[in-house]
Amino acid sequence: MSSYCDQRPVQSILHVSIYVRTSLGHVFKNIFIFIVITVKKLNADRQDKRTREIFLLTHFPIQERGRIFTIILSSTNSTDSTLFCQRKKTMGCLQVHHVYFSVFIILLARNPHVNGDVSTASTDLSNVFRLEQQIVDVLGELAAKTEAKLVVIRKYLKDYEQSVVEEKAANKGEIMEHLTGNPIQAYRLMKRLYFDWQTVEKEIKFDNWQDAVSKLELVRKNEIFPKEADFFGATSAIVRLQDTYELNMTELVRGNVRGMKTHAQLTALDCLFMGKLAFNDGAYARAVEWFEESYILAGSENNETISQDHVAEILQYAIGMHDMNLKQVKQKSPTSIPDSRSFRLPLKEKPAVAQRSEIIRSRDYSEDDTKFNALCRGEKLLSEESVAKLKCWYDSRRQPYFFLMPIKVEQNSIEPAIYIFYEMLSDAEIETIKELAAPQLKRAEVVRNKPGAGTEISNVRTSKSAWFEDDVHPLMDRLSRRISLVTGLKAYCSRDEAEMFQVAHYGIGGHYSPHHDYLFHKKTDKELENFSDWDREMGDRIATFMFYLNDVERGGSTVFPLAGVAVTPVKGAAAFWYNLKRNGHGDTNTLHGACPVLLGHKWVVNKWIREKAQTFNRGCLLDPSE
Ligand SMILES: O=C(O)CCC(=O)C(=O)O
Ligand SMILES: [Fe+2]
Repeated sequence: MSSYCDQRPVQSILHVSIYVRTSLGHVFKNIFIFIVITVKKLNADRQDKRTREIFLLTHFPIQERGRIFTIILSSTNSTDSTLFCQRKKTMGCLQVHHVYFSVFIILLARNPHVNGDVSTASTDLSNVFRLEQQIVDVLGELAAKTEAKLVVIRKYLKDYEQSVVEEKAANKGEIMEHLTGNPIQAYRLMKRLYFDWQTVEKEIKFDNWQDAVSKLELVRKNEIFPKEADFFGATSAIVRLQDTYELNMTELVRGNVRGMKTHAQLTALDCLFMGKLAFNDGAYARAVEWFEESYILAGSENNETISQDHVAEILQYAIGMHDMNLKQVKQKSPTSIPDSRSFRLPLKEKPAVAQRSEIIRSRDYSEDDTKFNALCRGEKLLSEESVAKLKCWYDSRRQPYFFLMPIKVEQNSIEPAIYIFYEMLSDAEIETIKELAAPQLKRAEVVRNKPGAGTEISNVRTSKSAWFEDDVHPLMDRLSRRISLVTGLKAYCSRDEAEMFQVAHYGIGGHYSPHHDYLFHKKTDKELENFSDWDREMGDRIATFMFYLNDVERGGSTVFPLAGVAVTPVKGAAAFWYNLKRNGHGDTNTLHGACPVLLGHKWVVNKWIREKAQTFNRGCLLDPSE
C-alpha cells in the first residue's frame, strides 16, 4: 500500500501514446482528448471508494501529412499533469489501490468548404452554379414583382395621358379648363386620385428590395461564393490553355475549342477584360492580341458590349507600350531575346497575327516545355523507328486471377518503360471511388522548397485531391490487390508497402507541371528534412500506378516530355512506370506532368509503391548504372 501523492509520480501515469491515422484528417478537423481518471482507494473503514475526474487534456488540429502520429500526453512540465497532481492532492493522501484512466477522443468534423477554392474543379463549379441558381431565383422574383409595380404605375400614367390627349387643347391652362368642365373627365380625375392612386401608393410603399437583399446576402455569405482569387484563377486558366494548346484566339472567343464547337462565346467586353489583365501583368503581346480580338468583336456586335472606338484607343496604347518595352529590353542588351510576354519585333513593324504564327512555326523542340506543350496538343515526337518497337498484347501476368480474362496491355515507351493496362476498373467501381472522394477533395498541396516549411497550395498543381487507406472501403483493398497482381509489386498501404490511394480531380485548366514522382533522388540533406520518418523508412517511390477514371473531352493527357510520349486518359485504364532504376537511383527520364484540361474534367487515382517492401520483387541488374 502506498500513498498516492508521495510515491506515485503523476507524470509517469500520464505517459500515453495515441496513434491516429491521419486519413481521419480528411473528415475531422480537430481532435479533443479527454482523460477520465478513476481512483480506487480504501478509506479508514476499508470501504472501497471511487472518485472519477474528467480532464480535457489537450486538443489540436489534425494535420494532413504523415500517416501516423503519436501524442505523448504528458511531460514533467505539463500544466495539465501539474493540475492533475494538485487536484489529487486536494483529495488528501489516502491510500490508493488502483488508478485507472481511460482516454476519450472526440473528433470535430471538418467543414467540407474550409478549403474552398473554386477556380478549377468541376465539382466545386457545380456548387457555385447551384449558388447562382439561388441568385437567379431571387432576382427573377424581384424582376417579376418590380414589373408588376411598373404595370400599375404605367397604367396610371397612361390613363392620365389619355385624358390630356383627348382634350385637344393648346396649353396646360386650356386643358385644365376642359378637364374640370367635363363631368366624365372630372369623374376620371377623381377615380384616378381616389381609387387608382391607392393601388399605386400600395405598390410604391411596399418594398420588395429588402427581402431580396437579405436573401442575396445569405447567398453571398456562402463560403464557396467566388472571390477575387477564384475569378483570376478562371482567367489564368484560359491563358494557360491558350499557351499550351496554341489556341487560335479568334476561334476560341467564338466557342471553337480545338475543333469542338461549343455554345460558350466571349463578348468584345470579355476580350477587353482579358487583355487588361494580361496588360497589367506586363504580358503585352497577349494583351494586344486580346484587344485586337475585342476590336473585331465590337464591330460585329455593333458596339453592343463596348464601343469599337474605345477599344481602338486602348489597343493603340498597348501597342505603344509593347514597342517601348521591347526597345528598352533591346537597349539594355541588343542581342537579348525578349521573353514570351513580348513579340520579337515592334508591332509597328510587323502585326501581332504575323508574329504569332512565326513563333508557332519556329518552335524550339529541344526545350522541355515546348515538347511538353507539343505532346499535350497531340503532336507525335517519337521517330517511326521508336514507334515500331512499341506493342500491345493480352497478358495473364502469370496469375490464375487473370487466366480467364487476360489484361490488355500496351507499352507506350521503351526507355523508360511505360505501360498502359486497360479495363482495370468497372464503371461501378469508378462511381464508388468518385462518391467516396467527392466530399473530401481539397486543393492539392505540394511540398515547399524551403526545408521544414511543410506543404503549400501551388499553381504547379491545380487539382483537388483526397487520400484513402486500403481499409476505407473494401474496394480500395481489392484495388491494392489488383495492382499487386498486375505489377508483381507489393502495394498494400496497411502493410507499409505503398502509400495511401490519392484520388485527384482536375477541372478546366487543371494541370500538373512536369515533375518526378520519386522523392529523395538528388535532394540535399536540408530538403530531405521535409520528409517524415515513415517516408524515409519506407524508401522512395519505386513505381507509380495511376488509374484514369474518365475519358477527358479535350486535353488532360499525362505527358512524359523526355520520353516523348503522351498518355491519353481512357476510362478504367491505368498507367504504370518505374520511377527508380534497378540500381535504386531516380530515373530522370520519367519526368512527367498532366496537361491542362481543355474541355470537361479529369479524375485519376494514384498509388505510389514504395521501394523497401519490394526487395524480393525487383532485383538489380549486373550493370550497376542501370
Ligand atoms: O494526372 C496526371 O495525368 C498525372 C498526375 C501525376 O503525375 C501525379 O499525381 O503525380
Ligand atoms: Fe506524377
